[in-house]
Amino acid sequence: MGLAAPPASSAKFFVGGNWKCNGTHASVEKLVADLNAGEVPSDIDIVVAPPFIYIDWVRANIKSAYEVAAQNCWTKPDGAFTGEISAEMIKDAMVPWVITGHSERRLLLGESNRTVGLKTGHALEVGLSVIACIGETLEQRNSGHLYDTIDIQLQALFENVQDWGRVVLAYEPVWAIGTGVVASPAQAQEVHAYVRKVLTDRLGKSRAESIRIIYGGSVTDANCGELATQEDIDGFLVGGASLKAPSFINICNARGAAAAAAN
Ligand SMILES: O=C(CO)COP(=O)(O)O
Repeated sequence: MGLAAPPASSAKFFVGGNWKCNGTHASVEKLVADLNAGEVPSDIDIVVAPPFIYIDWVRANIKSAYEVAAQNCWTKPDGAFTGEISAEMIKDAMVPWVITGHSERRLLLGESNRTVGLKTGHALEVGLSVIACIGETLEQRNSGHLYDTIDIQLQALFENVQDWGRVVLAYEPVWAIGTGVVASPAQAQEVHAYVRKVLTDRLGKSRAESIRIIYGGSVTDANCGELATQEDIDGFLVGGASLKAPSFINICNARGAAAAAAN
């Protein structure tokens, strides 16, 4: 019995691998070699985000099926900001993508919605494409604040983003990140549909339909198939499973595999 047929979404499927603060020279070389040896679809976008220190090496050595992202950037071009990396530097390093607003930066490093909005707007102005992350904590969800949390996070983006054509929105419920507790396909779809509606109300239907809304939080090659068939899930942002090339490659093939299983 096959899975339900994937929706005819106009948006190109997108899979991101967020390596977070993991790796050594040796493990990064092995991961890149294994990714390079794998077969991934050519009709989707695949982006890996190594730690800054390895980013230049990865960009130079990974095959062209994979693009590269930074995991963070600063709000200003340069100056006395010890430890920060600017969007200009990321562009100068020929890295086309950056992740903004990851919950680990929001919660562990105190990044506010305003800061995330400013970073996102600045990175876009510099010419980067952005994977902007949103998502609620378990406490916010359980206390009835899921949708106002999402609204506030999106509002900070609306205030700073002029060109949504280079934004991928990642819905990452905090309770699902690194916990092994993946959102059910219905739970994820419900929030993605809500985000799509907010985008439609603000930007119009055709623009809203072209923006990828991807899901992140304990995605594995075992659970990605059904998630990939949900109408408003346009891809994934993968943490732990992106460090294992076979799993990540399977996730990159999720939508195609689901389509094949449905036929
Ligand atoms: O935070 C994530 C991706 O940005 C998700 O992490 P995990 O896949 O390890 O839960």
